Amino acid sequence: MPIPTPHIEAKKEEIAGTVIMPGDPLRARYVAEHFLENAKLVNKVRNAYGYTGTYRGKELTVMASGMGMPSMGIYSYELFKFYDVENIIRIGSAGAYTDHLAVYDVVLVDSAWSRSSFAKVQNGCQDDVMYPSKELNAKILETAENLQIPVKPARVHSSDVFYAEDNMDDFRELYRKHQCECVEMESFALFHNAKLLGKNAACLLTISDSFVTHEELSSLARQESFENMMKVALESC
Ligand SMILES: O=P(O)(O)O[C@H]1O[C@H](CO)[C@@H](O)[C@H]1O
Ligand SMILES: O=c1cc[nH]c(=O)[nH]1
Repeated sequence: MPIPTPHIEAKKEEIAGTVIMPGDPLRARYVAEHFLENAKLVNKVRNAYGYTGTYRGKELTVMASGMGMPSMGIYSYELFKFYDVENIIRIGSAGAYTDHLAVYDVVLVDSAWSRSSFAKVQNGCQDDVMYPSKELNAKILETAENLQIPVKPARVHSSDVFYAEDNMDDFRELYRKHQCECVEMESFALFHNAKLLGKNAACLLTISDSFVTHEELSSLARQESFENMMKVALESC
């Protein structure tokens, strides 16, 4: 596939070897504007903003994945396969399935369970659990400890559906049967693509709402107020 790809217009040398990847394009812009030096907009196709700059002297890209596994599947595949990206760290929001997790808690995904057909359709893989890079997770945990930012390792439910009917899966069942402590919509596809292509992926999440307590953050807070997670991701690089 020649560069640019159908979804990324950046030149190859404009994408760094490590990409920080929120779902939300405006969260990508926030990270670039608040944390990167000399950030340059390198992708705006479909408004999936991507910026490359430096953080403490190291070149980094922050780019949006969009929402859901089809979208994450496209961006992570193109970045790994055609842009030679080695590491992707997703920084997302998640809904808590247990009262062990409260709004603003930061979770490090240690496994992603899903009913998604993504891996089956992509290469016939029947697994329903995907794993992040052990090395990246160890680095992230060490960094969080140094920064004294609490990070909770947990299994996540990667869901294809944000709005499910009440008679469908109950979140307590998903916790009890599959040990999923929170829900988001991309990690399973990201980890699958990383495994497929021999690359590294990890995922940090900030709890934005709770199925247990019904607390929830505004869209602006989901865009901008996840600074602990952002710092851990950036410092880990
Ligand atoms: O905040 P982001 O990274 O988009 O992650 C979560 O938020 C979106 C749903 O609101 C889904 O993409 C889900 O995974
Ligand atoms: O996918 C998501 C993300 C945040 N909160 C949810 O309930 N689901």
